[in-house]
Amino acid sequence: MRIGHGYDVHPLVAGRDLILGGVKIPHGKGLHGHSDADVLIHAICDACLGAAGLGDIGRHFPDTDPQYKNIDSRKLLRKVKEAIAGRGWKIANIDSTIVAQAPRLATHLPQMAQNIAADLGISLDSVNVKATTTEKLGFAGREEGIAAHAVVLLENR
Ligand SMILES: Nc1ccn([C@@H]2O[C@H](COP(=O)(O)O)[C@@H](O)[C@H]2O)c(=O)n1
Ligand SMILES: C[C@@]1(CO)OP(=O)(O)OP(=O)(O)OC[C@H]1O
Repeated sequence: MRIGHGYDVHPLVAGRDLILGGVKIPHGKGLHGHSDADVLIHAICDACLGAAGLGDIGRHFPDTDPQYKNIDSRKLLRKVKEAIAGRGWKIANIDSTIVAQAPRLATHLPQMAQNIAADLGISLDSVNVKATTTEKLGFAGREEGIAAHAVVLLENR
């Protein structure tokens, strides 16, 4: 068994869609990034790569590479799944937290978990997605950006 941790942050800006866990969420602003900036998926990718000892998302998908411009991060997650499977690992479970003052995310969390479970080929009850505000403190509290944390446990295939 191996454990991994992932953390990511993207700034909130006007003129971008807000995509979290592969769900497009109505909001006045979206996350800025080279890809679709899906901060939750990025944190999960990093947790998986970390657990497998495979570095991080930027090493596998450089933000200088035009092929990843505005890419759907779910495609990156599916590539990460193949990379860890190639090392003989499968995912036992994932826990994750999105840190966002706004918008309210509770009604979208089940669909995010479904997307992630589908991309990783694991059961829905192996994926947990939570959300928290920071009670208006810090960059997330000022709605300047959104962060996500993830931990993943890998087991032998
Ligand atoms: N953007 C968010 C943040 C949180 N929630 C839900 O609110 C509940 C409590 O949040 P705290 O900030 O007090 O920890 C919790 O159930 C979160 O899922 C949300 O829907 N959207
Ligand atoms: C995903 C990648 C690649 O498009 O770009 P960003 O969307 O900027 O995201 P980041 O969290 O900085 O992770 C690594 C990148 O290389």
